[in-house]
Amino acid sequence: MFHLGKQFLGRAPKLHLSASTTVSGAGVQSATRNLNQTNNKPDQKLVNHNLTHKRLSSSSQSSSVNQMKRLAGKVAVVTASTDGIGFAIAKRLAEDGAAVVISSRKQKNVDNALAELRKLNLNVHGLKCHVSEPQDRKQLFDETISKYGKLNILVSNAATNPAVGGVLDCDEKVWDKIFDVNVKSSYLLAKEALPFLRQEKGSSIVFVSSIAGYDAFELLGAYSVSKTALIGLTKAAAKDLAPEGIRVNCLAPGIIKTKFSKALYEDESANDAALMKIPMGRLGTSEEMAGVVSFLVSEDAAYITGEAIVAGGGMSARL
Ligand SMILES: NC(=O)c1ccc[n+]([C@@H]2O[C@H](COP(=O)([O-])OP(=O)(O)OC[C@H]3O[C@@H](n4cnc5c(N)ncnc54)[C@H](O)[C@@H]3O)[C@@H](O)[C@H]2O)c1
Repeated sequence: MFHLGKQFLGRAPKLHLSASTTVSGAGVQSATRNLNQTNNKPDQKLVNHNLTHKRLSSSSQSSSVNQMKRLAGKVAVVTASTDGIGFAIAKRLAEDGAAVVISSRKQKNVDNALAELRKLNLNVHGLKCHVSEPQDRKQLFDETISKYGKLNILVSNAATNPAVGGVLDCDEKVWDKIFDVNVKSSYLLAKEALPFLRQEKGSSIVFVSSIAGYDAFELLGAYSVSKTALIGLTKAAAKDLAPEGIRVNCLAPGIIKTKFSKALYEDESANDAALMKIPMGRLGTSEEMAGVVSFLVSEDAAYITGEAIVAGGGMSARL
């Protein structure tokens, strides 16, 4: 799991943090698939599932969900999406009408998340994907295309933080691991998704960065720098792809209540110290992050590309 470094906790004296961590990202090599080939034909029934579901069950869903469906007919891949922010993003995109492919390193977690999402009658598919594994990334996109016939949205949510410490204290192997998962996998995912995204109008990519990408957290030095790199990747790719109508944006969460940050809210003094840093006086929720991503990949954000949206309860106002 992903663990926050204790710099998140200000001066909280009693906090002990685990140093291992991981999050994901994915990509794929099978670039130029011909969607007109018989075996790759979109399963229109599946892609239209949410539209049909909307008509059949409008009375049983919340009014906000019924009003939205702004992603109906879209197909999305979200990495590291069986827990935390990634799971909330997958759920929200599916609630908003998309067919969503979820993934994680462990099949059991994928199965559990799929069961939870399907109970909500959401249109989801899932598979194991370690984002640093080329074969896993290939399988992720291959299955997406064979199941749904296309890809409109990529959300690269994967990241890892295997050690806490200052940036120049970072061991070379740890540095390589952080950059391999957080940055290189995101770059490869985008690169490998591109041939599919190019075939659809209004496609988009969202990288999940962090507010630490703007102002490095002392004890998450290398992790913070990797998140800065994602902001750079967002801007560079957005400029390259804008003429093709493909948008690239980035979410930069503040401190969000997930397993990653549980050291904060489980310890009262640490929690208090963290809250001191947040003008809104509370941690963010995964659902709030998901709402930003749903907006960014929707037509409502049609003129937004190359942006990093900070969702941090006002933390960036203090940078
Ligand atoms: N929680 C926060 O406060 C916070 C703040 C800023 C940014 N973020 C970013 O948000 C994203 C999600 O973090 P979270 O808080 O939900 O973490 P989390 O630890 O709750 O979730 C991590 C998920 O990633 C999966 N995963 C880990 N390594 C993987 C790999 N190599 N391949 C595939 N899947 C992998 C896990 O199975 C798990 O489902 C990350 O990019 C993180 O850097 C989180």
